[in-house]
Amino acid sequence: MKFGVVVFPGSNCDRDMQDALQNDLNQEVVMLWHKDNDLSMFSTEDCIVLPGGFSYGDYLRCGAIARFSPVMQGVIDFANKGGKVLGVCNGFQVLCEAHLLPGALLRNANQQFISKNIYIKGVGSPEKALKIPIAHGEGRYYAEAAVLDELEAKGQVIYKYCDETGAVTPSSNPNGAIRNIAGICNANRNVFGMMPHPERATSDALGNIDGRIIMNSLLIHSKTSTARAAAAVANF
Ligand SMILES: NC(=O)CC[C@H](N)C(=O)O
Repeated sequence: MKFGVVVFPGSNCDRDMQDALQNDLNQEVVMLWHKDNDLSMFSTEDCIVLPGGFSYGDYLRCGAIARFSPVMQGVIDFANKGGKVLGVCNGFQVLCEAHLLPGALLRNANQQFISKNIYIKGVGSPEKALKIPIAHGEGRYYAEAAVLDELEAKGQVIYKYCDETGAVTPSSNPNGAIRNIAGICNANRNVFGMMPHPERATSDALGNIDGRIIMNSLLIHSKTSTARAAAAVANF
């Protein structure tokens, strides 16, 4: 499995993602510029990553301009063929703007940029609450009730904000995301987006390795088509 990490003008988590994948998870990584629209070097077993950042200065709405970068047509085609796509934070925003994932990321309920550690829990997973950093101004996931009901019924809500004990409560919701949603996947389970940053929590040097559980689940899912790992993330 090979990873392609897209760099948009204004990305700032692309190298963190590369470092986590290459050095902490021992994976092959190819860096892609947003003007690269040829993704033919990737098979559907590979994964394209849209990293966090402030693409195009967050003008208009976060991710709204990046969605029109030349690489995105390739990413959409790749996803439609069943290729795996991961979007973290700004990457999640781009995936929603590109309609590869349903819903939208709205301005945080408190109208402020929030940068801190929070806890998330894999929905239906026996794993402990994971401590993961967030750093965003527009992270409040929103979708209409009918869309949310379908996401929940089909197991597409992958992570919810919770407290340290794993309890999903209004007070453990950092940005006002509807139903505490922190990460979702598409109906085909090959496109996954989340607001928290697992790539900032994959090394002892960073003081937190909970992100490894999430990143590792991407690899486990790429190797076992049937097994659903404890830290189940989509169909990776
Ligand atoms: N860390 C990020 O990717 C931030 C995303 C976006 N710029 C926001 O503030 O919401």
